[in-house]
Amino acid sequence: MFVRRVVVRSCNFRHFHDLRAYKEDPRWPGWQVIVGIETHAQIKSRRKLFSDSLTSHPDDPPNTKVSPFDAAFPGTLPKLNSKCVDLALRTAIALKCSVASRCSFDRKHYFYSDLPSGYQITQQYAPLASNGELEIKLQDIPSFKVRIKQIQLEQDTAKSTFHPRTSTSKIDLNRAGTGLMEIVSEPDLRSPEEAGAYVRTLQSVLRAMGSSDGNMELGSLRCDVNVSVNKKGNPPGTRCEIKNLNSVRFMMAAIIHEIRRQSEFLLANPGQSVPQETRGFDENTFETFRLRSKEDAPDYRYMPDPNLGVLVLSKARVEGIQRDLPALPWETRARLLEKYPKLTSKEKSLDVLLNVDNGREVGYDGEDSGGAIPVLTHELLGQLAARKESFSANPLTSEQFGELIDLVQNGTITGTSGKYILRHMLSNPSSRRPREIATELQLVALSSTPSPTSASSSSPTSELHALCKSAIADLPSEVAALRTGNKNVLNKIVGHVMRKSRGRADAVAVKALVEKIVTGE
Ligand SMILES: Nc1ncnc2c1ncn2[C@@H]1O[C@H](COP(=O)(O)OP(=O)(O)OP(=O)(O)O)[C@@H](O)[C@H]1O
Ligand SMILES: [Mg+2]
Ligand SMILES: [Mg+2]
Repeated sequence: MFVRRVVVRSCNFRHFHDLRAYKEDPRWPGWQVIVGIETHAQIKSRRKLFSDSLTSHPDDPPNTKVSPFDAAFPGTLPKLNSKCVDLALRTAIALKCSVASRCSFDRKHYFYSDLPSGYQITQQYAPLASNGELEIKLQDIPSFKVRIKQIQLEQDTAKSTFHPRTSTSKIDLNRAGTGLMEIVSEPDLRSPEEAGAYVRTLQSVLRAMGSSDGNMELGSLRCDVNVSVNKKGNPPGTRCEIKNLNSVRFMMAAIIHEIRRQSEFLLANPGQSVPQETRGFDENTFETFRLRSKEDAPDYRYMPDPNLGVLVLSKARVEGIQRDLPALPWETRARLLEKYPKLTSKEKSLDVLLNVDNGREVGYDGEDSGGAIPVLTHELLGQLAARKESFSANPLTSEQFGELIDLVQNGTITGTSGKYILRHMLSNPSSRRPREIATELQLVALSSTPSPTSASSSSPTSELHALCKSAIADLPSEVAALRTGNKNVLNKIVGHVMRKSRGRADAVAVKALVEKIVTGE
């Protein structure tokens, strides 16, 4: 027999003054919009939430990352993976939540082919963390705060794919049992743009914490969006929930469609409220459609999972995680701005830098921005656009990109070579270091100042010297003109050296060296 409990999970609208002020939106004059988002983020752990099976990548062959527990074999028992808990705790602390000292797990029952056991383990009654806050500060939108209602741990489902030709579905259990964090916002968002900005900021926090890839295209971040509209001065309307949105663009389109649909319904049916529904989003028509109404909402027969005890989260554990918390995106941003003040006017470069490799700490230590960062970030965006590849799918790690910036910044390679190596790395994704690639492609810059290690005849310094000397020998009339004080010919000689060096020489250094050799001879 199942224990039934009635839970009230509505949001607290009694504190009307708590609600953020509305601003009239010319797209829907007279209407006020409320949005709250439930985000499901896959936890980036090596193993699943309750089994020792490895977690999978969407490219893995089906049913290769499955343990008997994930397939719900009778007699198998869940064992909580503490790494997943630690990553969720990091997220909770980053989102300023209060962490529960004790939390527990419940079974949510429904019957669907992607759920082998017939129930999902989630945290219905006592979630891991609650009452947080996320401040959204993006360039294109005024800053605002969103309260985080709670973060709960739960299992992901398997994946079912329908094949219309044979009218069959195939089930892949690789994803079954992967840890998810459900991050529930309070209804604090007021427009599709704010919803988009919230999800993008949340993504950057998850990535910086290393707790989730937050990749909507690959399905490691999915959103359910709750939307209601009301006439100015009236209480909030009834929400409809649009399930499983897998891109920020679709999410914003779904909200816009819902606002139009709900406001049209209210106009056509005075005195009535919008029927509470769960809806889907059609990616072809950009419209939402009804999945089920409140009346046919499933009864999930929630019950505490008898196989999992209470999870006690000690103060020491939480404090330890807080102490070692990775830098938050805005902290990294502030650090970079302090280190590279020139980037203050180049916010776009900074965004690119922060988001290469899923927003991990940028791994370089150059002393001066010297222009390399804007040049290479601009080049990266340009090359990805030319290749029709998305930024989030770019194969560079932050260490690789940081090292490339360093190499250009400290003159090991020229800016031209930097761009060339960038293109090479995009075409040949690997974990190789840019320095190694530069050496292999013979792109190490020709330096004009001898270093103690460059005494041999093959050193870049002597090579640059040799190139200048051979240009001088090849262009006797230009050299003669230069000797008589005609500086205009200098550019021709420099151009000659630059061509011979295949982009490895620095024009300013060549100019100085040629002049020195010619006038010093
Ligand atoms: N009037 C409203 N308009 C828009 N959003 C709302 C409104 N009231 C509540 N919400 C939002 O709806 C979401 C409710 O999510 P929650 O997980 O608490 O419950 P649920 O959707 O009923 O459960 P489930 O997890 O099974 O989908 C929250 O993000 C909340 O901010
Ligand atoms: Mg929910
Ligand atoms: Mg919901």
